[in-house]
Amino acid sequence: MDASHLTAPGRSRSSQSPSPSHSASASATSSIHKRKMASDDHAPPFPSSFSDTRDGALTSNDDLESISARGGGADSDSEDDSEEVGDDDEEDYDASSIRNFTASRLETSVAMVPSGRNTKIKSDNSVKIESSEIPKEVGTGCSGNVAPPTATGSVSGAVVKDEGMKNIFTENLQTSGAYTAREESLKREEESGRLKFVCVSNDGVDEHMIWLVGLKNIFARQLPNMPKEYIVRLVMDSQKFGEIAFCAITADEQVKGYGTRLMNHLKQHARDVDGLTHFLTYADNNAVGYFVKQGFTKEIYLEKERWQGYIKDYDGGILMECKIDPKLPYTDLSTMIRRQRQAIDEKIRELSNCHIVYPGIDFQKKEAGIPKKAIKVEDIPGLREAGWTPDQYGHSRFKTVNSLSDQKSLTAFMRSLLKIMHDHPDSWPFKEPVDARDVPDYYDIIKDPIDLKTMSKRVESELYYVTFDMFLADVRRMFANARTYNSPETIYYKCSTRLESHFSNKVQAGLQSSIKIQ
Ligand SMILES: CC(=O)SCCNC(=O)CCNC(=O)[C@H](O)C(C)(C)COP(=O)(O)OP(=O)(O)OC[C@H]1O[C@@H](n2cnc3c(N)ncnc32)[C@H](O)[C@@H]1OP(=O)(O)O
Repeated sequence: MDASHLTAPGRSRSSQSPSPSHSASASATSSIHKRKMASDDHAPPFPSSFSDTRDGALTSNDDLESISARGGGADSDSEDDSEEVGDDDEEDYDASSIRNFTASRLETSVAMVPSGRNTKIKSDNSVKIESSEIPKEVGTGCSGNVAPPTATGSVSGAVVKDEGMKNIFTENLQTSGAYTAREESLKREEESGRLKFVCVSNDGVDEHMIWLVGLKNIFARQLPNMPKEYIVRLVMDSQKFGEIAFCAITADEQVKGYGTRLMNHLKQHARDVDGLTHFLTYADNNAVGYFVKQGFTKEIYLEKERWQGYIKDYDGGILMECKIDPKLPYTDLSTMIRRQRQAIDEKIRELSNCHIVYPGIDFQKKEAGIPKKAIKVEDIPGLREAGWTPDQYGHSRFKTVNSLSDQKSLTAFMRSLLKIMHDHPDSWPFKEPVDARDVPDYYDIIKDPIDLKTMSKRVESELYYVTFDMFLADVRRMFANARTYNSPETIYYKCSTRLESHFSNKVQAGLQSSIKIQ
């Protein structure tokens, strides 16, 4: 059995009573069936006269059922009437069983099954139990995965086995309350070695298998509404995956990282203590994002045979999977990440100076966005240090293919293009900036206005358009603005389309003939 297999029907899919909510503000829990716990003094955890000489582990349901059937009437119906403890005790048992369960899940994550007093187990490539004296053992269970302590000798429906114990017990009853008396006598049983709590998993050890079969019998008897196959699957589980049935952080502490921390602890524990390799969860639709950030995917890579039937379908969520990394230090990921960043940073520093931050440049502008003072590219702090060389000056694709490589030619080319536009009959809407008094909402809609006059100022300053691309960007924006503000049927829209087409032709021609415009 894989005890930290955090499974069992959860939320609305439970076929039994709903699981209890945890009082801890941050809790990732297995879903726990809240069940009535009854001591069953007629159902030993494993058959009293069971003898099985077959090799290997008992894992199939058939095997288990046949063992049950041969189990000396351990689960026989005729004994039903006397098996329940009184109602008064049930709630107390119930609550404690849940606490036991939770503690087991979170701390030990292994099942507890009884050690058989007076039961000798021989294991010589076969499984055999010889029971010289059949104890009336009390099978108690609270979950398909982890069983709380099972006692030998019983209180409140359990049977006192030997005289010594009887005396201790009755003595205590007189001097202490029933609860204390019970606890004390059981504690003494433990101390004397007659009562033992052990954690067992389906690890292939014959003895453990026998105990698990007994445990399964108790669950099947005491939880009649649970499908037997389901109990067998969970008790005998060795599927090495865990189902996260519930995961929640108290409302005012959410999105502060607790959910991630909780998940990391869970992963580490599941891997290192329980040997799990995967988690599955039916994530609520609104929590899918969280699970994605924890490494869960909607694609299920785990082989179907390993999980199908081991978790119950749940309509209100999406099945997600997380592969638990075999090496990651989940509870100390931050240190690992910090070290990795440091290593990468050091490597980058070896290769480049990009970590050096230079002071910015004073770039004040006057009218039309023209800079007050021309700044030489080579004077920009850090540029040369970053590997720039003067022959890389200007990145305009036009500069490299024609004679626009010096500012004078560039200015001449731009000036001639402006004149071409200015002289065109469709240029009238673009000659001056739009007057807000004529078009009150224009500047609400057009956030980056431009016009031929402003462009002319920029060209003549010889400080603004240091590349032809910058000039082109202004022209394109001028036409785009006209088509943004005006609808297609307007004269402004049509003017912009016609003038832009004329401009494009002239640019192409000008570039091809190397500034021989008109
Ligand atoms: C199987 C199930 O139980 S499904 C149901 C899951 N539980 C719930 O929906 C109950 C309500 N929600 C919660 O209890 C919590 O918000 C949890 C458990 C979902 C997450 O715990 P938190 O402590 O809030 O998560 P944490 O702060 O570690 O967040 C980790 C990341 O996930 C994100 N995240 C957290 N909750 C959600 C969400 N519901 N949807 C999308 N992203 C989320 C965070 O923004 C954060 O992103 P970041 O790393 O980019 O900053």
